[in-house]
Amino acid sequence: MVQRFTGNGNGLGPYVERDRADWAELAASTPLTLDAATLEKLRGLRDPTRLIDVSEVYLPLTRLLSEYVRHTGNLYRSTNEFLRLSVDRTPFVIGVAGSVAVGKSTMARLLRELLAGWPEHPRVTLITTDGFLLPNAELERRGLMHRKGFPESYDRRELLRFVIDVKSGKEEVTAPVYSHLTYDIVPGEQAVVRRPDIMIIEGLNVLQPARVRADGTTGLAVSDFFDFSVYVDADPVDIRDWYIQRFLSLRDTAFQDPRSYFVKYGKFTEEEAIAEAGRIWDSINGPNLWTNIRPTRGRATAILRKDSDHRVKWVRIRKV
Ligand SMILES: Nc1ncnc2c1ncn2[C@@H]1O[C@H](COP(=O)(O)OP(=O)(O)O)[C@@H](O)[C@H]1O
Ligand SMILES: CC(C)(COP(=O)(O)O)[C@@H](O)C(=O)NCCC(=O)O
Repeated sequence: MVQRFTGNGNGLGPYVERDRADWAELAASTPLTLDAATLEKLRGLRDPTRLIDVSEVYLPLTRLLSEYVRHTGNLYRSTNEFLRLSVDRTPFVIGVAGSVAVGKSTMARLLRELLAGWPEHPRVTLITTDGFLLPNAELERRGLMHRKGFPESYDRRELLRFVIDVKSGKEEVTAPVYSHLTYDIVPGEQAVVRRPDIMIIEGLNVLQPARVRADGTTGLAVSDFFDFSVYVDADPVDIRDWYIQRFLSLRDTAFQDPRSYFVKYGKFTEEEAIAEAGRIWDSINGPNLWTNIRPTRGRATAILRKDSDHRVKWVRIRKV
């Protein structure tokens, strides 16, 4: 088995890296509970994830996660007992981070499905951070319409409050809802979270560290409440290409809907659409990846690195 350690050459770094074949072996005897029709429903637009990818990449990840869930649950239980708190369970929180168009949603939905299929049938909730984007009217007021997805375009205080409320066992916690179609927060709509066993929280910036306040102190960040985190990684050149290809598919589908914020792109020729998607990438999503998202990669418990064909080619786990 090829085992490469990263951080330094002597095997003592904080990470262990496994190439795909070695990673797959870790769950070689685990049966796959997901079928092709379910996978089809969970896959994002143009995401080519296949059942073999689920077996070889996701099953070992969920096996590792089951160790984390079991041991973390025991730790919370004994901590609560020691503190004489009457909390019956603390939700296990998983963060899923990575660039726009890297395939986070497919990964998060697959994780939700596989974890919910465990024999003990945990209740798994998936929340995306786009619900915590400031509404367009507020972004416009703050001059941030061209910074959508940057840390400052979110209501970070509300997102933090939400995660703390869920984690501390509040009976019912609500989150706002975002629509990709209208490109804005949906007025009056809410996602309701009721004491799940596991919550997956997916978004560009979930691994951001806490901000330093004017007085030099730091507050808390949502990632302080993660029990496990995954960073979906790929070459930025490939991600840009995936973004453009997805934009072309959206031109033929979602952008044809008269309610779409991007309805004007529905009439673009292929050449115009490629140029426009490239422009959006180069002015918003690319700079956000370099400045804010990619620098958080090393904070993840697991990094899943995709090749240009979307297949995960190696996995890096923080072992200490
Ligand atoms: N303009 C859009 N209209 C409709 N759906 C979109 C649009 N942009 C992105 N999506 C969908 O929203 C989801 C999240 O996309 P994104 O934030 O780029 O993350 P990722 O590709 O990593 O899952 C994807 O399933 C994508 O297909
Ligand atoms: C909605 C998003 C900011 C992603 O939000 P997330 O759920 O990751 O917090 C992103 O998909 C987006 O729409 N970015 C704006 C630039 C663009 O239209 O591509």
